[in-house]
Amino acid sequence: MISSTDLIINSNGTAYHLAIHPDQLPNRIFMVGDPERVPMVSQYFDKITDKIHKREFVSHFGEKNGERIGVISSGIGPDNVEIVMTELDALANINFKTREIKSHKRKLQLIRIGTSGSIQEDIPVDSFLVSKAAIGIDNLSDFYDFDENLKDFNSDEVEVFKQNFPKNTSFYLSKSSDELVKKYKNLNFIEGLTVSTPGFYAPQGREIRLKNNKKNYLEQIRNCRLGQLKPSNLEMETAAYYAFGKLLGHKVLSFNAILANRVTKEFSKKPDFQIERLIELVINYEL
Ligand SMILES: O=P(O)(O)O[C@H]1O[C@H](CO)[C@@H](O)[C@H]1O
Ligand SMILES: O=c1cc[nH]c(=O)[nH]1
Repeated sequence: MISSTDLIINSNGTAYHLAIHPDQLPNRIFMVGDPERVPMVSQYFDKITDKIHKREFVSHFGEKNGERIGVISSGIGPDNVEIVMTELDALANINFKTREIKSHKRKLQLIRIGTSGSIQEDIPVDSFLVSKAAIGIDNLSDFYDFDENLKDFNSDEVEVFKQNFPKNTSFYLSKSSDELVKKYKNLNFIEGLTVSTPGFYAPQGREIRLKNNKKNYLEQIRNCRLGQLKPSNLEMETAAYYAFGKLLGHKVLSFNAILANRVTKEFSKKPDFQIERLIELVINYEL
């Protein structure tokens, strides 16, 4: 039995941060960072049945084409993904009354619709990219056994690849769901190796007043290769989503609207329109 301080359940039977009740959870959920993006997704539902809001976690559940689906905002960063993935999995796979793990596990389908910056000249602003795999340089791997995820990669290649990342930075690799990559193949998005960072400024090679203490950081990352894949874009959640998805048995795929190109130093002139387009393409795809 899982203790009441390990798995905190609110007095109305909902998960501590997400405030979702186990009975409300659909199998297919779109994940966004920005809470204001939630209604931009749920406007495409045929019917919205539940709206929940606690902190940065806004959830809308409903139906589209006869299927129960949902959209949840995570807020920014891998620490939030840790909370979201753990609570979603608990809602799916723990009996909230007995606090026991269920013997039959549910497999959720989680699809991130996010924004990102490209680190390759040939991945232009206003393009769309699907993350085939992701590199996490946040410190979640210091606490979870993400090494399991490395089994998806060639270990010799990983060792060489890792040398390109700053020495004292945490590092893990994780992969998208092959099944979901195949399913969304006809969108024909650029396929990439996403780098998920624990911050937006220095961890993404930006300098405002404070200087990055790692020299040639972006250049080094941009120029290395993992097999056929080259690091393509920077954002802040994908690696954690994929790592937890793999360990907890959920299928995850991350889509990115590329709003910045860090080589040409361009930023999209229509960022809101681009994320709206991406939402429409993804949600209307085969649903
Ligand atoms: O647009 P979202 O999904 O929030 O994603 C990206 O944008 C945020 C930073 O501006 C980070 O969360 C990053 O991952
Ligand atoms: O450069 C960018 C743009 C959007 N989101 C990010 O995390 N980075």
